[in-house]
Amino acid sequence: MTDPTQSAPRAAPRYFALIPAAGVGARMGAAGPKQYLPLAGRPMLRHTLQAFLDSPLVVHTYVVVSVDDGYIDAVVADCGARATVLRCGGATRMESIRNGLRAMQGAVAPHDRVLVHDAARPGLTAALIERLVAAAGHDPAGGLLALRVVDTVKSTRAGRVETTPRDGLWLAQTPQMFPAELLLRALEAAPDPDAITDDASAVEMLGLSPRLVEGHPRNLKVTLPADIAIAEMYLTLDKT
Ligand SMILES: Nc1ccn([C@@H]2O[C@H](COP(=O)(O)OP(=O)(O)OP(=O)(O)O)[C@@H](O)[C@H]2O)c(=O)n1
Ligand SMILES: C[C@](O)(CO)[C@H](O)COP(=O)(O)O
Repeated sequence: MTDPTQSAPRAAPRYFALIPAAGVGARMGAAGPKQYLPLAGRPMLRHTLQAFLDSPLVVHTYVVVSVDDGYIDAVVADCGARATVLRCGGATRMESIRNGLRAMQGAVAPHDRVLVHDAARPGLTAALIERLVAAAGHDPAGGLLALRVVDTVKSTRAGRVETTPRDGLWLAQTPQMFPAELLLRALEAAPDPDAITDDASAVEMLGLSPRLVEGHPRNLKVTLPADIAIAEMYLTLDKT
């Protein structure tokens, strides 16, 4: 006789990727959206996608693009059945992510994990994905790749230059990984979701502390023109 007080063991979570790729790249100042700029012979977003295609842990990848995106079809043409394009990008990164999560709800169970990763971080690797999943894949508060601050930190907010103690400071990267139900609930509960700059902020507002997992400088966010050469260096080194 089974003990009715014991709930049935929950199936192990599956891991899905959600890549917000509906930005315009204003700070890059390129002719088109930065996520399609060529890096080491391929569009930036194709490199980002490849990290998830290379990871045996990730069952499917969803890419959120703007409704009128004219580039994505060529980028995913050789990705096979493991990538799905969602033409539901919004006016902000958070809106794009919320729209994507809603579109994924039929395919993703509440306890499955969603790894949200910027299209603009093409240096991600399957090994870094596996590092994050190994460290935080079962953590109910989720986790994210991040880098410890090693430089001295200055602040000019008060109209004067002040030094901020760097002990305990990290620079958040992505993927940021959470149970699907928690992430959507956190984003929908955030008082001003379009004012927050990463998904972990919304989860922290619920009183949870996502686990910080050591990332890598190669996983930089390509934001300014000077970032292109750095990203391209890492991607070119991968070919050697
Ligand atoms: N409305 C938006 C804005 C951003 N993003 C995505 O969020 C990621 C990180 O955002 P960011 O680096 O700021 O990209 P952009 O918003 O394109 O850059 P900028 O702020 O310079 O315009 C990028 O992959 C971008 O495509 C998105 O999906 N939808
Ligand atoms: C999510 C993020 O990459 C973590 O560092 C960052 O907050 C994105 O900022 P952006 O201004 O939307 O690029």
